[in-house]
Amino acid sequence: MVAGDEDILAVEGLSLSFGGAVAFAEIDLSVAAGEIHAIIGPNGAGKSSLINAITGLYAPQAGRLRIGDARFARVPARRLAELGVARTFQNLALFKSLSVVENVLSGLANVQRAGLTAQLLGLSAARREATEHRARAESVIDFLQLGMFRGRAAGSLPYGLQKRVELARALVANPRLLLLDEPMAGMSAAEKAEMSGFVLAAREMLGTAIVLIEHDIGVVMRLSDRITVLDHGRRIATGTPHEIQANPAVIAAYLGAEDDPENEAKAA
Ligand SMILES: Nc1ncnc2c1ncn2[C@@H]1O[C@H](COP(=O)(O)OP(=O)(O)OP(=O)(O)O)[C@@H](O)[C@H]1O
Repeated sequence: MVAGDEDILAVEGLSLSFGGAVAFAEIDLSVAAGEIHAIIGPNGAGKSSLINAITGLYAPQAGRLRIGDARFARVPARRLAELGVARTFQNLALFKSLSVVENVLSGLANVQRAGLTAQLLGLSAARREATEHRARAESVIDFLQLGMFRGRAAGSLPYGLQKRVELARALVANPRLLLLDEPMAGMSAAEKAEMSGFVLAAREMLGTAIVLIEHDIGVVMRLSDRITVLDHGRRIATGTPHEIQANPAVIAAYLGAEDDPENEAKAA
């Protein structure tokens, strides 16, 4: 697979092992600006590890990544905001006792210049920045229809809404690349439909490219422009939903996972 210059993300020959155990090996992946690109595969295929490597949490042993124009062997996690990258986590990672607004504002923590600005330019600049951030947080909260919960402690909200607060926190910095690790896990069909609508709206309105890990194949087929399939740490296919659905290697990988009742349910 050849990555184009217009791609926002290009992963080339990326490999990661933990001790002797391969998490993923020789992965090529490209994501175009504004594309929704799903990564699917049975449990343990290496999906989360790949996202963790793209966001600098894990250090791959081989291969390269490009985010925009910047090339890395290991992505510096503290530069993610500057690179225009945001993510959500497989397990909720909100500040449960903080309000929805405060959680969303925390998504701007790494783009905050107030500490330095306050020293260099005086407190009024810091105040202006805080006001601007507040306005951005409120606008994302409205966009994701969280307005009536803005003052509520995040931990007191139903699970589906907490996942939406996580999405709001990731979107507030207006990323050009957003990585979503199972944003709809544990949701009802109605909640998944609602969340799918918000993911599509984020792409339409903000032009954000999205890498989506999701086990619900129906959701993946509806949302994705392209899908990459991993199995046992290897990329076995990349293509449109239509191509992936008909790919014999993909069908075999999912049938091979049938012994695991969880995978069987997820692949259905
Ligand atoms: N921090 C870690 N330390 C050791 N092994 C790890 C670590 N993270 C992942 N692995 C291993 O790497 C492999 C890939 O795991 P990973 O979580 O990336 O798969 P996945 O496709 O996201 O699975 P799932 O769908 O269950 O979330 C597994 O064998 C897993 O045990």
